[in-house]
Amino acid sequence: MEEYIIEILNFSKKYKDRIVLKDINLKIQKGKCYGFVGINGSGKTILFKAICGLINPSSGYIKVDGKEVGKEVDFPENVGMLIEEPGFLPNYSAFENLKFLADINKKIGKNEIYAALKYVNLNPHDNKSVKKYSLGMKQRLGVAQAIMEDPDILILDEPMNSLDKKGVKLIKEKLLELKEKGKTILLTSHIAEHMEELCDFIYEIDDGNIEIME
Ligand SMILES: Nc1ncnc2c1ncn2[C@@H]1O[C@H](COP(=O)(O)OP(=O)(O)OP(=O)(O)O)[C@@H](O)[C@H]1O
Repeated sequence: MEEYIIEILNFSKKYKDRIVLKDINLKIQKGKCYGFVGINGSGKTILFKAICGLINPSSGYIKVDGKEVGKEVDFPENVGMLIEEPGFLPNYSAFENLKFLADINKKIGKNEIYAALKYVNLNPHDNKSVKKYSLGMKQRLGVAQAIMEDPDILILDEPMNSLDKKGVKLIKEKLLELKEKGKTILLTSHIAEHMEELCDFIYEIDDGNIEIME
């Protein structure tokens, strides 16, 4: 029997009189990579935020690991996310930023943070403040923050944004490695080639509806 780690059931999201997502139904299998494409403003980020418990549905519901988000659990456990530009503290180093976030859940310590920074090719001992980081370095730091607690589900909105060729290659390799390890990955990208290389399934969001792309 297939195991669904995320279930989206009759999910709709409205803002005033604008329906962003209409009656979406989608079941996500464990250990697969799902890509979401759609024009700017089609609702990809809204869908990701709803899965992470950052916004409530107007109707319908989302279950992560069998638990309804917003009812049985506020923020699903075991989810690492990179949604929009992460708000790092500009005057602190990469390590200090991740330590600050890690102290919220208290799941990991110094060594796991060092390992996450190394994983995305950032120097864990770099004392430079994050405000001096390039866009690409900040993006890598965002990916490090998403993976540092070794979550089973990764929700990554444009993880390859602002990365140079080498950075894109690195993140792609890491995502494939994480998939090999059984992680479930949901991601968006405006670059079709990235999606084809990484994803088992690609869905298009258009006019509030979601459809699998052949
Ligand atoms: N808080 C909000 N209030 C009202 N409308 C919102 C709010 N948040 C998002 N929207 C609207 O919902 C729609 C979907 O936005 P969303 O950010 O999910 O798009 P997206 O597909 O991620 O776009 P992009 O490719 O540009 O990242 C947009 O029309 C946006 O204006």
